[in-house]
Amino acid sequence: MRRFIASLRAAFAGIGYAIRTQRHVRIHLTAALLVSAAAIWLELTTIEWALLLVLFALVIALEIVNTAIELTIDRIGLERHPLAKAAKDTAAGAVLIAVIFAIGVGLLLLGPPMWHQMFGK
Ligand SMILES: Nc1ncnc2c1ncn2[C@@H]1O[C@H](COP(=O)(O)OP(=O)(O)OP(=O)(O)O)[C@@H](O)[C@H]1O
Repeated sequence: MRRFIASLRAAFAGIGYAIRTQRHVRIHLTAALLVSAAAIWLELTTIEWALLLVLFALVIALEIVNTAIELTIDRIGLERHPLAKAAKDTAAGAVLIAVIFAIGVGLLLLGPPMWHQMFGK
């Protein structure tokens, strides 16, 4: 049990580190809060909320893994290397894919009810 609590504390420390040091993590968190406010306003269904929550988790978790990869590369060495570049770029690409699909799903879920609220059609 003590080991579990220590692991949990370390994981929360990692989340805190990523939030403090990574602007992109803070941007994703802000976006998740804004989308949640819109979802409350538009009275999304339980299943729609579940989809949004899965996408918030996916994007933020991937951004934190991207941070871990950047830190690992920099720990190995700060000199320029094509493999270091490829590792950082592919990790960033993974985040980008999640963000693009999250925006797509967000538009599908929030777009029609927002249109209805604003234009009544
Ligand atoms: N050691 C390196 N060798 C070669 N290219 C690198 C190296 N480190 C970074 N790069 C290139 O510079 C880009 C920026 O790297 P950096 O470590 O600053 O991350 P970042 O894109 O600023 O990430 P974030 O803004 O999320 O912190 C990388 O995507 C990569 O293309």
